[in-house]
Amino acid sequence: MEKRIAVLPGDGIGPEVMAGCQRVLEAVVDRFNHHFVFTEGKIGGCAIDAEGTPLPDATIKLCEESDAILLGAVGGPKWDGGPSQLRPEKGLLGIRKKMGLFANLRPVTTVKSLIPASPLKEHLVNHVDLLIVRELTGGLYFGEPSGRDGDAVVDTLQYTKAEIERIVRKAFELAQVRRHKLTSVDKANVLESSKMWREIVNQVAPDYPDVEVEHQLVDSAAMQLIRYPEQFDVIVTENLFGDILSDEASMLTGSLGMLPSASLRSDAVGMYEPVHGSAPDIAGKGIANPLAMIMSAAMMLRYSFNMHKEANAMEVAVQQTLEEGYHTSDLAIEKGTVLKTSALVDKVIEQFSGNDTVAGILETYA
Ligand SMILES: NC(=O)C1=CN([C@@H]2O[C@H](COP(=O)(O)OP(=O)(O)OC[C@H]3O[C@@H](n4cnc5c(N)ncnc54)[C@H](O)[C@@H]3O)[C@@H](O)[C@H]2O)C=CC1
Ligand SMILES: CC(C)CC(=O)C(=O)O
Ligand SMILES: [Mg+2]
Repeated sequence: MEKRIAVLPGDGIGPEVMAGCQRVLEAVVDRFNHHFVFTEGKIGGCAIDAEGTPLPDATIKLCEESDAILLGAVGGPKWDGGPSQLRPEKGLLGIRKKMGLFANLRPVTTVKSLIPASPLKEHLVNHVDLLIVRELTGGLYFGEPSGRDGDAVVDTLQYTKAEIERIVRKAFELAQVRRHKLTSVDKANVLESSKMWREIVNQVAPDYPDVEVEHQLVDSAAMQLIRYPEQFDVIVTENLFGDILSDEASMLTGSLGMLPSASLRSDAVGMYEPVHGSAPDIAGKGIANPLAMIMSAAMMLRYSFNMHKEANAMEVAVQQTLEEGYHTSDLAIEKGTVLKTSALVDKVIEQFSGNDTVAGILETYA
């Protein structure tokens, strides 16, 4: 099956993790006779340098003409302090908005061999498998007015009922195919936007009678994520809260380099991006963890292309690699082996021929 994939590596470690991800994807599609056409575009700081804008028209066109988008990360100190329209992050926010990608799915799943790598290991009584559903195209990051007037500064938090309802319904639907529990996170004791958010959750809940609903205030939810993360199945929340809570939740797995994401709308087109940023502190050293990017590509196979066996094979390959003790230096595995980015990617690709479980998935469905 032919698929057109827009590849936006971005800045910092973005190109490093993207290169590894593409190698794994090529290994997968070889086995299944798919035909993926990768076309590269610029976004973020590299686009500012080359084109004078963080989101060139050519990149928008490429994304609009593609079946799915892979994005690495944007930003870095080189572009800090510039005018707000010339910040790399504007390119990322811009493409999310332009493509209408309102639902950002951020799964947080612990791998057994990595639990000792988590700073929170003492609290991880059981395996954690939760999904943060973050609203991605509204809220504080997009509200107008936003800017400075002398010593005064303003940012605006704005949502419409329709924007809240569509993300809440998406989260209910996801809870229906998981463990049937939805935690809505807000700040309804203070914010008008959160009061409306909570009302809408309660209004639509009767349409999903098989889903148990609870509300948590965001400050307490941040604490509960560390105290007792196993209580969560699906968490739904607005843009800023979801951004912060997902970085926090990544530490349950041991590293920010472990969290993938899918940014979706109502059709099959999606953008797939790791939760982490451009990590300027390690960029260029060849040590970035590529697994969040690789698992984001697995989400692309699942959500945009309906290729569930292929996605399973990728995820199993990642898990087996970690179970065998191979990892990058952001993680720790007892008696494990620290590898650089490209060597870890090699180990993941080896799983496609060498590992019984992955080979089994491939044989069964090839
Ligand atoms: N989606 C995106 O493109 C995002 C971009 N950013 C941008 O990235 C730049 C750096 O932001 P930070 O706050 O430092 O966040 P960051 O996520 O880039 O890095 C935070 C920490 O996690 C580590 N880390 C992140 N990803 C890793 C990986 N794959 N492997 C190993 N270690 C990893 C970094 O080395 C750093 O110590 C900023 O310009 C920021 O605006 C930040 C978050 C998301
Ligand atoms: C530009 C930022 C909103 C990127 C980020 O931190 C994220 O989406 O997680
Ligand atoms: Mg973030």
